Amino acid sequence: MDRIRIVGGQPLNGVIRISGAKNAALPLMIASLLTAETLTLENVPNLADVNMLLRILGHHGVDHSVDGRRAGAPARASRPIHLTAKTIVDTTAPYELVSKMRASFWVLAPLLARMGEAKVSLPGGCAIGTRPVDLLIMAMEKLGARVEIEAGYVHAVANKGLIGATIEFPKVTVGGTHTALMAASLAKGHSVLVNAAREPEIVDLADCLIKMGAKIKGAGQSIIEIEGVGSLSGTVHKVLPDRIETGTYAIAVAMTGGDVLLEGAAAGHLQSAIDVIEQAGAKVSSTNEGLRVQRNGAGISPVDVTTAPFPGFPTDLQAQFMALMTKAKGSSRITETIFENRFMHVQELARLGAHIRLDGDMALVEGVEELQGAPVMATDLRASVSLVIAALAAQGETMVNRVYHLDRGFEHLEDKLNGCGAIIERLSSPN
Ligand SMILES: CC(=O)N[C@H]1[C@@H](OP(=O)(O)OP(=O)(O)OC[C@H]2O[C@@H](n3ccc(=O)[nH]c3=O)[C@H](O)[C@@H]2O)O[C@H](CO)[C@@H](O)[C@@H]1O
Ligand SMILES: C=C(OP(=O)(O)O)C(=O)O
Repeated sequence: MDRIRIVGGQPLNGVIRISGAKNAALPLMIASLLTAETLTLENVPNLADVNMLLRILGHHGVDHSVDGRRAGAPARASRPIHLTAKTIVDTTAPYELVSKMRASFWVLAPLLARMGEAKVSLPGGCAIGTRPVDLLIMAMEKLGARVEIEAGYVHAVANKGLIGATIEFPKVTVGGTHTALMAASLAKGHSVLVNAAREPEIVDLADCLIKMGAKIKGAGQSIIEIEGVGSLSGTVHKVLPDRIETGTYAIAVAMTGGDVLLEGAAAGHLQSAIDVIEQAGAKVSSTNEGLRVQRNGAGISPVDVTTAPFPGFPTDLQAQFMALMTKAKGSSRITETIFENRFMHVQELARLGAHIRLDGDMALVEGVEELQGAPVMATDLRASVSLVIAALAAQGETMVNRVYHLDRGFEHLEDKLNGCGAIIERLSSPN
């Protein structure tokens, strides 16, 4: 199993190219199931989750090719992928595949909309919470599907096709909005999504669906209207830059000090995070090339943060921001409102000398003068990178174990940080 060794204490200086967003690429790839024509996605990050989803889509009959890649050659970063679901060969997504990646559950919607039936394994919980799918099922039922849970599988049937409807989400759900968008695009008639998620990744999916021929209005707002169409076509779409990767490196620079250009980053997608990173003491400015983050001299100020759906502070940056607060000059409160168990990083940050007390959905972080390197263990994707951020500013050596979590969502992490002066290396071992 690979490990990452970091020797802390170096400021970050240089340029980091921001990759395509994992959380946009995944639903966009799943949207390929909606059409028999080829969907070409540009700027797809080369990540474990993307490669796993290619396998899952392949199981349903999606052929894929990756530009410029010869057999046996290593995969390149952010490359175009062509996906063609000419014939759907299987409408069942088995446990062995879905259990490896939660977002793969979303294949339920396009399979149901195009084939009138889908059987998808329940994804189960994960390290950050129970993560039910009741609202995704509710959305499919509103669109006329008959849904039953049988032996751990969600079996949805709509023999005569889906029918447009009003779907009111009692809670904002990104996955619920993605799946409702895909299904309603091929339903008969008019649909309205009320209390829809407003994340930039929703807008990216809607933009792509519109290019494929869907009729969608209002993506990015709480109410989305969709007029169903009979079929969708192929298109070419570029995945938007990863706002969570952007925020992560911005927080890393705030932590270590230095001056880094996050090339290709889109400031508008993470204004709430930029605001708190600035309050913490870093300077963030938009340039023609991306986002420039600087912190020279001044210490880190404590800032209270509460996670919320977009445009609020993203839960996917909570762990990274907590890492920054461990070295603040004072105490801060970090409240997690999206997932009930997203504090697994607390005990690992404590190994590095952080002082954090948990009280329900709130973490009270008392900033310390110095962190000390130590062996730590990654528990989920964003928790892992929070340990990397803390380690970059800790004295001495940190060894991050179980880095396969990192590989799910951060493309070329070591290379990007190394290029800015960090001492970080991957130690590979055969098992
Ligand atoms: C691949 C991807 O894009 N993943 C993101 C997506 O996950 P995901 O789409 O799974 O997250 P949701 O927005 O659906 O979850 C938000 C909240 O709603 C709850 N809920 C959700 C669905 C449901 O049927 N019932 C229900 O109760 C969840 O448990 C959670 O408490 O949005 C999350 C919230 O921004 C991010 O942290 C994840 O990185
Ligand atoms: C929680 C995340 O992803 P997923 O929804 O795929 O588990 C994440 O990207 O931080």
